[in-house]
Amino acid sequence: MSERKQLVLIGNGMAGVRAVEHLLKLAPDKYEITIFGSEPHPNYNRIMLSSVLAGGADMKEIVINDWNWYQENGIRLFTGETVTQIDTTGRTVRSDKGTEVPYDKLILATGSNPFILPLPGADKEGVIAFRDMKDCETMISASQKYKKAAVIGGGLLGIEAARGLLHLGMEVSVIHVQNYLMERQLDEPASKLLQKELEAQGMKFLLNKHTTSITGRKRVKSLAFTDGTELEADLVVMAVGIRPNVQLAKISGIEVNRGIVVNDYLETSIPDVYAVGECAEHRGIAYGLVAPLYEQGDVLAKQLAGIGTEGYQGSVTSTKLKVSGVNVFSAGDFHDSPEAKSLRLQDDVEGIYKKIVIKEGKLVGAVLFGDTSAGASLFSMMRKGESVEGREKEVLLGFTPGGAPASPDAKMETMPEDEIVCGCNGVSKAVILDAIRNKGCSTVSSVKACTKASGSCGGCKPDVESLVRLYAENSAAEAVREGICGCTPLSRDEIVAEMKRMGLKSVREVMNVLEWREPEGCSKCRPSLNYYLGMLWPEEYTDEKESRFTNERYHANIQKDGTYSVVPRIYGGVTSPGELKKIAAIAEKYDVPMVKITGGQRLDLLGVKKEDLPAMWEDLDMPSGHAYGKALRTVKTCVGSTFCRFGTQDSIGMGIRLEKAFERLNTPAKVKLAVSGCPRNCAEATIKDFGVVAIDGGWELHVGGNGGVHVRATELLCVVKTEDEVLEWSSAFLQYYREHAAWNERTSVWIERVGLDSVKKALEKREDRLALVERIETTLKHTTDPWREIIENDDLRKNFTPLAKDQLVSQGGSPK
Ligand SMILES: Cc1cc2nc3c(=O)[nH]c(=O)nc-3n(C[C@H](O)[C@H](O)[C@H](O)COP(=O)(O)OP(=O)(O)OC[C@H]3O[C@@H](n4cnc5c(N)ncnc54)[C@H](O)[C@@H]3O)c2cc1C
Ligand SMILES: NC(=O)c1ccc[n+]([C@@H]2O[C@H](COP(=O)([O-])OP(=O)(O)OC[C@H]3O[C@@H](n4cnc5c(N)ncnc54)[C@H](O)[C@@H]3O)[C@@H](O)[C@H]2O)c1
Ligand code: SF4
Ligand code: FES
Repeated sequence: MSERKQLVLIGNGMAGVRAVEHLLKLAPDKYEITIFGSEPHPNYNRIMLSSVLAGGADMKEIVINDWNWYQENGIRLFTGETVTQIDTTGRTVRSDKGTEVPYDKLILATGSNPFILPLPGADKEGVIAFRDMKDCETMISASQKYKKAAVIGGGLLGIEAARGLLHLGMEVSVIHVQNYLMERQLDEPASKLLQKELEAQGMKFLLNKHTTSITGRKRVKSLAFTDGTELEADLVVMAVGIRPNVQLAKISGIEVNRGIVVNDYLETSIPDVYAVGECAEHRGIAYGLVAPLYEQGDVLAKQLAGIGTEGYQGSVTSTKLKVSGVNVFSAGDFHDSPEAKSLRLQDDVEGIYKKIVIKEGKLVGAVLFGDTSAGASLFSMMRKGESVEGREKEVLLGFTPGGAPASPDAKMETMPEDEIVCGCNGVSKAVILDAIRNKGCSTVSSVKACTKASGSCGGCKPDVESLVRLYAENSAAEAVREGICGCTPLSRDEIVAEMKRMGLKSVREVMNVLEWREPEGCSKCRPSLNYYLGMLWPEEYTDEKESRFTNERYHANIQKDGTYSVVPRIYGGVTSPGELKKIAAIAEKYDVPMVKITGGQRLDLLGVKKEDLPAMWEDLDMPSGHAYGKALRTVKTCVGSTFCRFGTQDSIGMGIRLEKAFERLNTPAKVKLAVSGCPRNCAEATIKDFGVVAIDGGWELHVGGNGGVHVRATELLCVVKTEDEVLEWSSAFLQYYREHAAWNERTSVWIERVGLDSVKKALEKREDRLALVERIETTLKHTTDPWREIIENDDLRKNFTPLAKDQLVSQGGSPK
């Protein structure tokens, strides 16, 4: 036998096994290790149970260390065995199945028990907690038989359970004792936004409700509340908090309070007995999130390996709700207090709420809703205790030193290397860069295998993805070859085909059902999916604003200096003295620094302040020119037969007709049209996406041109005789392009890819053209003018108020 000491771990969960993994790296030969686990599984990622329920992962995928791992590391594993006795004098442990094992060192990592409200009827069939694989399986099988689910508790766990049950097709009500959800992590405004978003996903909420009993014969039938009301339910999930699992420690004479009391070295009151994870109480705190538990595990591993350590000092924690399509981040102490200064920002257009709390010049708490991209850097500032004095607003707005909000890649590029990217696993940017640069990692999964980053809650995956994109040499090529982006191996055509076949109708549903690798998607796939869904389901789909870029959210082009440009629609480029006078007066009224005639024959009012936009649109009383969108931009016309002596057809009339037909049309990429009155082609129609050139007795229709970076002349699609035919062909062409091009693919690139012949073939039969025309008309029927929508909606209008004192609210001090 070896000289190795006997190490026994009670609890085969996340914290205990993490400590063992780390110990094996530090001192692989020091111990013979035995692990007991009550559950019949190898160590798995409990966090991901929420994703299993919501269809984002299956049980096999969430195993952290499979059976082989134990074997390869010489670990004796007893699963399905609960340790019921510890003899701290004789130094042995004994399981419920009679297995007895001696120890030199013992770790208790028994986790927590879900709290079950002691209600009459709580023992009925169909009343469960949400803690382990078994609970998850029970919910999945209940959803196949039953319809109505009630979740008691509107905290992180309750909401994630409710989301999963919705995904499983159940009607879900969340019963919460407080008057707003997640009160431990959010303030009321953020919570209300969250509630609105979850209600839009189909969740129902009963707030301020106290359950008194659970009724039913054998199986639960309903819940009764103190106010006398009842709710029918075939399944009840209790998610009202957890309690450290201390029973075994207590009966073994180990000191317990709320948890098993440990010092900075994770030592309990009994020599050579340690506790780690949710069961442990350190400096009065029993944590319920993995990041601090992993920190504890790393300290314990050092301690057991005999490596000097400063000990565990306690943790500042942060949380993210893992519900697809909802971004919520919370960290530190976010409550208002007389000593603290809070700054808030609320933007209903983008669905964003941010709050930061500053005490003595330092960031002490943050709540983010909608845009959580700044979460990691705020959390890092908090952990470092960095002073934010004088730059509070920048911190709140997530602005870069240059003044612009950071894009996800820019944010990762400028992030200091010592900053933590993966909070769950404590992995810094430097460690990830090392994996990419020196260990051959070029995908998110290889970085995960190498560093563990993104392997727990998955919240940092977009950031890891950015780092891979920025620093791995072959990552971009891989993404293009594999799919529309790194989040899926599926191509554009496969995704659209699945959306049609399975009737998928929301971005979130697509990501769940098509098993997106990144639960939140990325800046490439989200807008693409948003476009494809709008194209496929024009009557039912509601455009997802958060999946669009800033210009399309504000319906104006943001300029270099942060101001906007306003281009009203001027059909065919034809205006009038009255209209010009009105525009001139408005330009003066709003101090517009420049009015410019664009290449597309429109008037561009440049340098408009964001807060002036709605009022200016109202004064203009003209539709949006969509100069900012992936949409029909302009139809440029020459004077044609109306005034020009060479003109053979009325190019202005034709142009105006086309512009009126297609205004507001969403397209994969911007679309520009032009109509020339004769082959002299003064409107430059042969470098447009769809160019119309008059000839004697008819019109030539040209497609696939581009006058931008890669100049491409159009190819001739066909020649027609009448204006009605021009409209029929242009409608059919544009709809065919909408249905077949990839998002962000200009007609010029698309035609190069698919070939003009295939387009001609698709449009040659009149019946096919008319079917396309019908579909484009349905789409156009459901479009509205975005400027008008904002003018008429006070809530949307509010979002254009300046980011100054009225949006940055402060308590106990004034914002700088
Ligand atoms: C659905 C869900 C989602 C979550 N999401 C997140 C998240 O997004 N982020 C986050 O940070 N945290 C999250 N958590 C919390 C996180 O999973 C826990 O903090 C973490 O798993 C605790 O690890 P632990 O090892 O202390 O306990 P556990 O993982 O519970 O492990 C304890 C193990 O010990 C076993 N055991 C207990 N007593 C005995 C005994 N006497 N003998 C043998 N075995 C025993 C138990 O059966 C269990 O398997 C989530 C939790 C759940 C349930
Ligand atoms: N994304 C994540 O980080 C995540 C996800 C799931 C779970 N977890 C962790 O798992 C643990 C358990 O989560 P949790 O949400 O159960 O705990 P919790 O204590 O955070 O929340 C419980 C909620 O239930 C409410 N509640 C209490 N009694 C109630 C009653 N009688 N009726 C209705 N509501 C009642 C409370 O007001 C509270 O909001 C926590 O440690 C949590 O941090 C984390
Ligand atoms: S394209 Fe022909 S009709 Fe039009 S302005 Fe030029 S010359 Fe005149
Ligand atoms: S932050 Fe949770 S896995 Fe990285």
